[in-house]
Amino acid sequence: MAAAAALSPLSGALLRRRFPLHHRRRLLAVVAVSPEAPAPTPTSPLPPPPSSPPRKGYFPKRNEILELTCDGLAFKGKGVCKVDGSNFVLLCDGALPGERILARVSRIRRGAFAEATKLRTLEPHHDAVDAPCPLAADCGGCKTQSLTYAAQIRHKYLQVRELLVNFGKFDPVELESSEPDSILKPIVPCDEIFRYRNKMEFSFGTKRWVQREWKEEKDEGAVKEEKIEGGGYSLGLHAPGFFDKVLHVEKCLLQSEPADKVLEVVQETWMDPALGLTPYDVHKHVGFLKHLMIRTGRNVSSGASEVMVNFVTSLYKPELLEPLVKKITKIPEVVSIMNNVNTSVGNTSVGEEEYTLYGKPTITEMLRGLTFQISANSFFQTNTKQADVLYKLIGDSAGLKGDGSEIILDLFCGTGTIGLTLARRAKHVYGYEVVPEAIADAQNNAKLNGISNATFVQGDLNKINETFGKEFPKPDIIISDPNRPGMHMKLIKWLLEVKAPRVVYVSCNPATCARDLDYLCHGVEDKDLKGCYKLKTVIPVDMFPHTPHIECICVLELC
Ligand SMILES: C[S@@+](CC[C@H](N)C(=O)[O-])C[C@H]1O[C@@H](n2cnc3c(N)ncnc32)[C@H](O)[C@@H]1O
Repeated sequence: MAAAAALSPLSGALLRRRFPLHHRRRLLAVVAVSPEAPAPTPTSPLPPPPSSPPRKGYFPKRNEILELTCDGLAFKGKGVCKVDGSNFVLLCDGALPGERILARVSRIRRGAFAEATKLRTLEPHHDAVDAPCPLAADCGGCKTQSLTYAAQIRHKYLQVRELLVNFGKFDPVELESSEPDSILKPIVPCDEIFRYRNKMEFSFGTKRWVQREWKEEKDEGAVKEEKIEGGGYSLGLHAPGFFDKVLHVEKCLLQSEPADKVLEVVQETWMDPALGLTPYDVHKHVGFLKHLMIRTGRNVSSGASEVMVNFVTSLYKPELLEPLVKKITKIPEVVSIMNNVNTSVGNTSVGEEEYTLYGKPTITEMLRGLTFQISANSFFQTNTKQADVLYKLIGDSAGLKGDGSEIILDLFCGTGTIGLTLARRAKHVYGYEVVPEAIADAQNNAKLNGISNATFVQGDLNKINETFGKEFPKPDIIISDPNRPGMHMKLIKWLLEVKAPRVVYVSCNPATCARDLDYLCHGVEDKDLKGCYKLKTVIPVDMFPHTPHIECICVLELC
């Protein structure tokens, strides 16, 4: 069961609550898939195996050094690895499909599977490439940068297929029958695989986490961790699994070039002792600088990039930020510098108070011909260009007649972007979302674009009761775009009762997506609910190259 936790973004008790037993068992089966063709025969001699080859029924010991072959990727991007001659699964961060690695067993998970730490590559995958970012091997942000992009998206597609079969209980033959009848469509890749993110959030840290260095102890044939923690302040991304250690980042190939310029200027300046700037210490709860958020939007008249810089600090002391502000404003693309003051001991970037230090408090961006205003804390799709592709596909999947006669229900609407892009072809759009600020943004966005046939309502879709659905007409099309935990059983039950002719389920988590599709199509036996939908299409869309994330657009039609 624990292997299921590794595959899904949920873990432990949460996973047990969200996934019934039969689904957790199936998830284990997905972890064990082996979709990767074997790597070609090695051309260079390999070091001698650290121990004799394991037999069938083999069970690893903690700290054992093993040669492993990575078969595929689990949902969070961990490599699914096995030792030769055994089916025992070891999940290993940084292992790429097809790669042979030397690894040390770090954790045995209730006897079901183990976790291993990659020590080094013995034989790279035939799809391996040199990662352009020198930090790729250590930064949790880009786990698959050293795999060709073609291989990355092939693995994402395979993962969606395995989850739909093993977890959603869909027939693999039907899923992949020949075009145009196949349910599972080819994955839509990104045109731009670098500089695609419009928002990055860096953290200030008191502990600098340095790249791992490994020392080979030739006598023992073993490899030892030399050091993982360095001294000095840092500004960068959290080391995978650590909230208090920050990998120092000078440049990030995922953000825009102007955003990289901002990062460079801040890095050059903030550690100057004369400025008296200190990073916030998450253990002692002292220090000033918490996060640096950089967002890139577009001026809707000129099309030029516009950048917002947001300093999240523990106190309001603008005079301390002044030298940084002076330097950053020399970058022509910077049109906004904000200061969110977060006095809580928590590590979030949303402040209780927000101040404009320079320029305007919002930037703008365009999606599907509409203008959106983005403030420091508003949610906006992070890959603008691919969001345009995603929304076009969602629009096509909605299958609107275009005569303005249909009612659209946009569940988990965020700032209203999906509903608003469809509103001109619909009679009315009703959006539901739990975050009040997002609802306010959605209402502003409707006004900004002159859309009057959209109503946005704040509400928790996990807590709906029998009154839900009384305040709007029966929907013709339901768009549901939940976050990673997927839909609550109350909402599934409501969807099965209201029986909208078409549901477009947009998901960023193929595991919970496959579970919810199973419920909607095949019913929920222990709740005595009958499924009433047929799965028509699933389109995987890659929004985040080099990461394990994958978005899916699924179309369901009433049987
Ligand atoms: C994946 S985002 C989708 C946002 C939007 N559809 C878009 O494309 O920008 C999921 C949204 O669901 C909202 N959400 C999460 N849990 C919710 C709940 N229980 N009830 C209502 N909305 C919720 C989140 O705040 C977030 O805005």
